[in-house]
Amino acid sequence: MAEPSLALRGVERRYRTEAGELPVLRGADLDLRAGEIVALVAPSGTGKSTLLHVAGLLEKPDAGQVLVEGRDSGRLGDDDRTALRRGTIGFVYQFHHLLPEFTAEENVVLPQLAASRGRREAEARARELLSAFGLDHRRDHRPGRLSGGEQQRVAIARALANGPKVLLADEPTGNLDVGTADLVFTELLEAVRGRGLAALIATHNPELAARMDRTVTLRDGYVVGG
Ligand SMILES: Nc1ncnc2c1ncn2[C@@H]1O[C@H](COP(=O)(O)OP(=O)(O)OP(=O)(O)O)[C@@H](O)[C@H]1O
Repeated sequence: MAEPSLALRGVERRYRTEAGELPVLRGADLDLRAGEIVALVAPSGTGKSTLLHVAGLLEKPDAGQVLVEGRDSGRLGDDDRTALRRGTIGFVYQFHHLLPEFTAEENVVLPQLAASRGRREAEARARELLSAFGLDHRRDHRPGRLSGGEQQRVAIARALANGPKVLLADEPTGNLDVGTADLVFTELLEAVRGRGLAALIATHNPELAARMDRTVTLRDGYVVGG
Protein backbone atom coordinates (compact mmCIF):
# COMPACT_ATOMS: atom_id res chain seq x y z
CA MET A 1 0.00 0.00 0.00
CA ALA A 2 1.20 3.54 -0.73
CA GLU A 3 2.90 5.54 1.98
CA PRO A 4 0.43 7.53 4.14
CA SER A 5 0.43 11.22 3.26
CA LEU A 6 0.88 11.94 6.95
CA ALA A 7 1.72 9.58 9.78
CA LEU A 8 2.19 10.13 13.49
CA ARG A 9 4.18 7.50 15.35
CA GLY A 10 4.22 7.54 19.14
CA VAL A 11 3.96 11.31 19.28
CA GLU A 12 4.42 12.86 22.70
CA ARG A 13 3.90 16.49 23.58
CA ARG A 14 3.91 18.00 27.03
CA TYR A 15 3.74 21.54 28.27
CA ARG A 16 5.42 23.05 31.29
CA THR A 17 2.91 24.87 33.42
CA GLU A 18 3.08 26.48 36.85
CA ALA A 19 1.41 23.38 38.25
CA GLY A 20 4.13 21.16 36.72
CA GLU A 21 4.37 19.20 33.51
CA LEU A 22 1.19 18.61 31.53
CA PRO A 23 1.40 15.59 29.23
CA VAL A 24 -1.10 16.31 26.44
CA LEU A 25 -0.03 13.69 23.89
CA ARG A 26 1.47 10.53 25.33
CA GLY A 27 1.92 8.34 22.28
CA ALA A 28 -0.36 9.45 19.48
CA ASP A 29 -0.45 7.29 16.35
CA LEU A 30 -2.35 8.20 13.22
CA ASP A 31 -2.23 7.45 9.49
CA LEU A 32 -3.80 9.82 7.00
CA ARG A 33 -3.97 8.54 3.45
CA ALA A 34 -4.49 10.45 0.23
CA GLY A 35 -8.16 11.01 -0.43
CA GLU A 36 -9.16 10.32 3.16
CA ILE A 37 -10.97 12.92 5.26
CA VAL A 38 -10.83 12.23 8.98
CA ALA A 39 -12.81 14.01 11.69
CA LEU A 40 -11.07 14.72 14.99
CA VAL A 41 -13.76 14.90 17.65
CA ALA A 42 -12.79 15.11 21.31
CA PRO A 43 -13.75 17.11 24.39
CA SER A 44 -12.30 20.55 24.93
CA GLY A 45 -8.80 20.56 26.36
CA THR A 46 -7.90 17.00 25.35
CA GLY A 47 -5.28 18.12 22.84
CA LYS A 48 -6.90 18.53 19.42
CA SER A 49 -5.10 21.78 18.63
CA THR A 50 -1.86 20.36 19.98
CA LEU A 51 -2.21 17.29 17.75
CA LEU A 52 -2.94 19.43 14.71
CA HIS A 53 -0.02 21.77 15.39
CA VAL A 54 2.39 18.88 15.79
CA ALA A 55 0.98 17.09 12.72
CA GLY A 56 1.27 20.34 10.76
CA LEU A 57 4.95 20.79 11.70
CA LEU A 58 4.07 24.00 13.54
CA GLU A 59 5.27 22.49 16.85
CA LYS A 60 7.87 19.81 17.39
CA PRO A 61 6.92 16.68 19.30
CA ASP A 62 8.89 15.89 22.48
CA ALA A 63 9.15 12.30 21.29
CA GLY A 64 7.89 10.21 18.40
CA GLN A 65 7.80 10.89 14.68
CA VAL A 66 5.80 12.95 12.22
CA LEU A 67 6.24 11.48 8.75
CA VAL A 68 5.14 13.44 5.69
CA GLU A 69 4.94 11.17 2.65
CA GLY A 70 7.38 8.91 4.44
CA ARG A 71 9.88 11.66 5.30
CA ASP A 72 10.70 11.90 8.98
CA SER A 73 10.35 15.60 9.75
CA GLY A 74 12.35 15.16 12.96
CA ARG A 75 15.48 14.46 10.94
CA LEU A 76 15.27 17.76 9.11
CA GLY A 77 16.83 21.05 10.10
CA ASP A 78 14.57 24.05 10.67
CA ASP A 79 14.78 25.36 7.10
CA ASP A 80 14.10 22.00 5.48
CA ARG A 81 11.22 21.33 7.87
CA THR A 82 9.70 24.72 7.05
CA ALA A 83 10.08 24.00 3.34
CA LEU A 84 8.43 20.60 3.79
CA ARG A 85 5.54 22.22 5.69
CA ARG A 86 5.05 24.95 3.10
CA GLY A 87 5.09 22.52 0.21
CA THR A 88 2.93 19.76 1.59
CA ILE A 89 0.63 20.96 4.37
CA GLY A 90 -2.20 23.47 4.35
CA PHE A 91 -3.59 24.69 7.66
CA VAL A 92 -6.95 26.34 8.39
CA TYR A 93 -7.57 27.86 11.81
CA GLN A 94 -10.84 28.57 13.61
CA PHE A 95 -10.14 32.28 13.38
CA HIS A 96 -8.96 33.06 9.90
CA HIS A 97 -5.48 34.42 10.86
CA LEU A 98 -5.35 36.42 7.65
CA LEU A 99 -2.92 39.33 7.56
CA PRO A 100 -5.15 42.37 8.13
CA GLU A 101 -3.07 44.88 6.18
CA PHE A 102 -3.08 42.80 2.99
CA THR A 103 -5.87 42.19 0.49
CA ALA A 104 -7.57 38.82 0.08
CA GLU A 105 -5.47 38.19 -3.02
CA GLU A 106 -2.20 39.14 -1.32
CA ASN A 107 -3.03 36.80 1.55
CA VAL A 108 -3.19 33.94 -0.95
CA VAL A 109 -0.13 35.16 -2.88
CA LEU A 110 2.25 35.56 0.07
CA PRO A 111 2.63 31.91 1.09
CA GLN A 112 3.41 31.10 -2.52
CA LEU A 113 6.17 33.70 -2.64
CA ALA A 114 7.52 32.23 0.60
CA ALA A 115 7.62 28.89 -1.21
CA SER A 116 9.65 30.51 -4.04
CA ARG A 117 6.91 30.72 -6.66
CA GLY A 118 7.18 33.73 -8.97
CA ARG A 119 4.79 36.63 -8.35
CA ARG A 120 2.99 36.42 -11.68
CA GLU A 121 2.26 32.73 -11.29
CA ALA A 122 1.30 33.21 -7.63
CA GLU A 123 -1.18 35.94 -8.54
CA ALA A 124 -2.74 33.83 -11.27
CA ARG A 125 -3.13 30.94 -8.88
CA ALA A 126 -4.58 33.18 -6.13
CA ARG A 127 -7.17 34.53 -8.56
CA GLU A 128 -8.10 31.05 -9.69
CA LEU A 129 -8.54 29.88 -6.10
CA LEU A 130 -10.48 32.93 -4.98
CA SER A 131 -12.70 32.58 -8.02
CA ALA A 132 -13.36 28.93 -7.16
CA PHE A 133 -14.60 30.10 -3.76
CA GLY A 134 -16.86 32.74 -5.33
CA LEU A 135 -14.67 35.63 -4.23
CA ASP A 136 -13.79 37.36 -7.53
CA HIS A 137 -15.43 40.54 -6.30
CA ARG A 138 -13.58 40.46 -2.97
CA ARG A 139 -10.03 40.04 -4.29
CA ASP A 140 -8.93 43.56 -3.50
CA HIS A 141 -10.61 43.79 -0.11
CA ARG A 142 -8.77 43.55 3.17
CA PRO A 143 -9.99 40.92 5.64
CA GLY A 144 -11.70 43.55 7.84
CA ARG A 145 -14.12 44.29 5.02
CA LEU A 146 -15.06 40.65 4.45
CA SER A 147 -17.82 38.68 6.16
CA GLY A 148 -16.83 35.81 8.48
CA GLY A 149 -17.68 33.26 5.79
CA GLU A 150 -15.66 35.15 3.18
CA GLN A 151 -12.69 35.40 5.55
CA GLN A 152 -12.73 31.64 6.08
CA ARG A 153 -13.01 31.03 2.32
CA VAL A 154 -9.91 33.17 1.80
CA ALA A 155 -8.18 31.24 4.60
CA ILE A 156 -9.05 27.96 2.83
CA ALA A 157 -7.80 29.34 -0.50
CA ARG A 158 -4.57 30.34 1.24
CA ALA A 159 -4.19 26.84 2.71
CA LEU A 160 -4.50 25.38 -0.79
CA ALA A 161 -2.21 27.92 -2.45
CA ASN A 162 0.93 25.80 -2.50
CA GLY A 163 -0.84 22.65 -3.66
CA PRO A 164 -0.57 20.73 -0.37
CA LYS A 165 -0.96 16.98 -0.01
CA VAL A 166 -2.49 17.30 3.46
CA LEU A 167 -5.04 19.74 4.81
CA LEU A 168 -5.32 20.23 8.56
CA ALA A 169 -8.14 22.30 10.00
CA ASP A 170 -8.91 23.30 13.58
CA GLU A 171 -12.65 24.00 13.92
CA PRO A 172 -12.63 25.70 10.51
CA THR A 173 -16.28 26.73 10.69
CA GLY A 174 -16.60 26.93 14.49
CA ASN A 175 -16.75 30.70 14.41
CA LEU A 176 -19.54 30.98 11.82
CA ASP A 177 -23.32 30.99 12.12
CA VAL A 178 -24.96 27.63 11.38
CA GLY A 179 -26.04 28.38 7.80
CA THR A 180 -22.72 29.88 6.75
CA ALA A 181 -20.81 27.12 8.53
CA ASP A 182 -22.69 24.52 6.52
CA LEU A 183 -21.96 26.26 3.20
CA VAL A 184 -18.28 26.87 3.94
CA PHE A 185 -17.83 23.34 5.25
CA THR A 186 -19.39 21.91 2.09
CA GLU A 187 -16.99 23.99 -0.04
CA LEU A 188 -14.05 22.86 2.09
CA LEU A 189 -14.97 19.18 1.70
CA GLU A 190 -15.44 19.60 -2.05
CA ALA A 191 -12.06 21.30 -2.38
CA VAL A 192 -10.33 18.55 -0.39
CA ARG A 193 -12.10 15.69 -2.19
CA GLY A 194 -11.64 17.28 -5.62
CA ARG A 195 -7.89 17.44 -5.04
CA GLY A 196 -7.61 13.99 -3.49
CA LEU A 197 -5.95 15.39 -0.36
CA ALA A 198 -5.64 13.74 3.00
CA ALA A 199 -7.39 15.81 5.66
CA LEU A 200 -7.76 15.93 9.42
CA ILE A 201 -10.46 18.29 10.57
CA ALA A 202 -11.24 19.01 14.23
CA THR A 203 -14.86 19.74 14.96
CA HIS A 204 -17.26 19.73 17.89
CA ASN A 205 -20.17 19.28 15.50
CA PRO A 206 -21.31 15.64 15.10
CA GLU A 207 -23.22 16.44 11.91
CA LEU A 208 -20.07 17.76 10.27
CA ALA A 209 -18.08 14.79 11.56
CA ALA A 210 -20.64 12.43 9.99
CA ARG A 211 -19.89 13.93 6.58
CA MET A 212 -16.26 12.84 6.77
CA ASP A 213 -14.91 9.36 6.05
CA ARG A 214 -14.13 8.35 9.62
CA THR A 215 -13.77 9.80 13.07
CA VAL A 216 -10.93 9.61 15.55
CA THR A 217 -10.86 10.92 19.08
CA LEU A 218 -8.28 11.64 21.76
CA ARG A 219 -8.27 9.78 25.05
CA ASP A 220 -5.58 10.15 27.73
CA GLY A 221 -3.12 11.46 25.16
CA TYR A 222 -3.69 8.69 22.60
CA VAL A 223 -5.57 8.74 19.30
CA VAL A 224 -8.43 6.28 19.44
CA GLY A 225 -10.03 4.99 16.26
CA GLY A 226 -7.03 5.90 14.11
N1 LIG B 1 1.46 26.45 24.94
C1 LIG B 1 0.87 25.84 25.97
N2 LIG B 1 1.40 25.91 27.23
C2 LIG B 1 0.81 25.30 28.27
N3 LIG B 1 -0.30 24.55 28.17
C3 LIG B 1 -0.86 24.44 26.95
C4 LIG B 1 -0.31 25.08 25.79
N4 LIG B 1 -1.10 24.78 24.72
C5 LIG B 1 -2.08 24.00 25.20
N5 LIG B 1 -1.96 23.80 26.53
C6 LIG B 1 -2.83 22.95 27.38
O1 LIG B 1 -2.86 21.67 26.78
C7 LIG B 1 -4.16 21.10 26.86
C8 LIG B 1 -4.65 20.77 25.48
O2 LIG B 1 -4.88 21.97 24.76
P1 LIG B 1 -5.45 22.00 23.27
O3 LIG B 1 -5.62 23.43 22.89
O4 LIG B 1 -4.58 21.15 22.41
O5 LIG B 1 -6.88 21.29 23.46
P2 LIG B 1 -8.15 21.23 22.49
O6 LIG B 1 -8.67 19.84 22.55
O7 LIG B 1 -7.78 21.77 21.15
O8 LIG B 1 -9.18 22.23 23.20
P3 LIG B 1 -10.38 23.10 22.56
O9 LIG B 1 -11.38 22.13 22.00
O10 LIG B 1 -10.91 23.83 23.76
O11 LIG B 1 -9.77 24.00 21.54
C9 LIG B 1 -5.02 22.12 27.60
O12 LIG B 1 -5.05 21.75 28.96
C10 LIG B 1 -4.27 23.42 27.38
O13 LIG B 1 -4.51 24.30 28.45
